[in-house]
Amino acid sequence: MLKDYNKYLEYRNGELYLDGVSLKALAEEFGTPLYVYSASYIRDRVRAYRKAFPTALICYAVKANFNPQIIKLVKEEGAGADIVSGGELYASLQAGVDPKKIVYAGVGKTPKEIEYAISSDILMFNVESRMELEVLDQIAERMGKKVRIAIRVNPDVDPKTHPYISTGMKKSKFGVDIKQAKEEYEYARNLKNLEVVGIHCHIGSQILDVSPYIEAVEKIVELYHYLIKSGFDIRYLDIGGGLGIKYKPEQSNPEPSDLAEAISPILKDVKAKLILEPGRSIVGNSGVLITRVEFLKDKGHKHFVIVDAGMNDLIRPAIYDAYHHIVPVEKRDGRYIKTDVVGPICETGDFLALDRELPEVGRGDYLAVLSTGAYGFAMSSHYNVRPRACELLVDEGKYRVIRKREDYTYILSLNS
Ligand SMILES: Cc1ncc(COP(=O)(O)O)c(C=O)c1O
Ligand SMILES: N[C@@H](CCCC[NH3+])C(=O)O
Repeated sequence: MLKDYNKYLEYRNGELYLDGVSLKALAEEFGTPLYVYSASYIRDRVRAYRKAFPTALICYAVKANFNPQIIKLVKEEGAGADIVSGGELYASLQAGVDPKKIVYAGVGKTPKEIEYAISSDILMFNVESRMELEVLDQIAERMGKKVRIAIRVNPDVDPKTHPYISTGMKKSKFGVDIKQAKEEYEYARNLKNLEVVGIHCHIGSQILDVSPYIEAVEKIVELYHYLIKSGFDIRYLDIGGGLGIKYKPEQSNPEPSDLAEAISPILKDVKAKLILEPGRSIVGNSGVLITRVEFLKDKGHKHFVIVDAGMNDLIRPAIYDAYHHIVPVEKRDGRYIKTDVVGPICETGDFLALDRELPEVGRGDYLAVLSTGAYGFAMSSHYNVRPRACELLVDEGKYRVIRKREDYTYILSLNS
């Protein structure tokens, strides 16, 4: 069953290994909380995308996990980057991503970020509003540059995911309404410092069923044909990311080939280059968060396992009520208990699991929180002045630190 999350995750003689490395040994050497990612898994996922979409550009969504060593790994498999901030552009360039493979979305790009991306000569801006078109045009003029753009179109499709991570519905802040798209394209065509080269859309995240993609791509392709007929040179069709992953035991990891199969017939007359922006489906199940059991508490009606990882390390359960599967690092054959797994933070929302059936564990045991390679460390914080976790990359029996554990001095270093 663990193999369905990640084929490199397995028990060997009762001890959990990831990509050939003992997680107990890593926890003892580097301490906890500890994020560990499998390089083999990440490579496999990029390859699966490239195989399913052989002529497409895969722009890894850096927001899922911005560690430059992870971006570098993905880049070495031929991927570019999808960014949403100047910081993500910096991380991508640090990792050696070719700027000609970088696309930049986001509703609130600042002038400084826009200038940075223009001077880096990225592939294209995915523009999200009329005002952004105007500002981009003005900045490009001042810099004496012509800027390639796509307009992010909001197709009003329900991705059937958590409302906080649905981005392609009418009421969401993202993109321009599909009904206004033709008008916005005409407007952009008249701005002399912009070159309209693409269409962008991204309907949401953790999408397990491919049918919303079919609906969105049909709408986008209709717009594409209209724009081509109207004389636009649309060279890129960027359909965003969002493919989901297995979090719960009863779910499965959808494959990029499932997506390809579903949308290829709709794309058959499209000459533009396809761009995809997967994040979670590349790194999500590469990673585990290792945490140590500090205390057990039995309140009679309720049992608690108190661990050293909190909502500052993994915020997904608190903000999306997200399920993350948890297994002991050393296999237990004893009885199961029903328990909450909670962190040390001063918030009732500080939990990793509620009412979970877990093998009975004791103080000092290690637990592995699965499916934490995406939006785990990337969303972590210093809340309660807690140093952020160490990150390790494991690769066929070898391991290395890709981010050191923080300490108190580091956290307070910018305070005066
Ligand atoms: C514009 C854009 N592209 C790509 C992604 C990546 O999404 P995911 O990690 O779900 O593949 C996101 C996040 O939802 C996004 O906002
Ligand atoms: N942070 C979200 C995904 C957001 C995707 C970005 N648009 C999650 O953990 O599921």
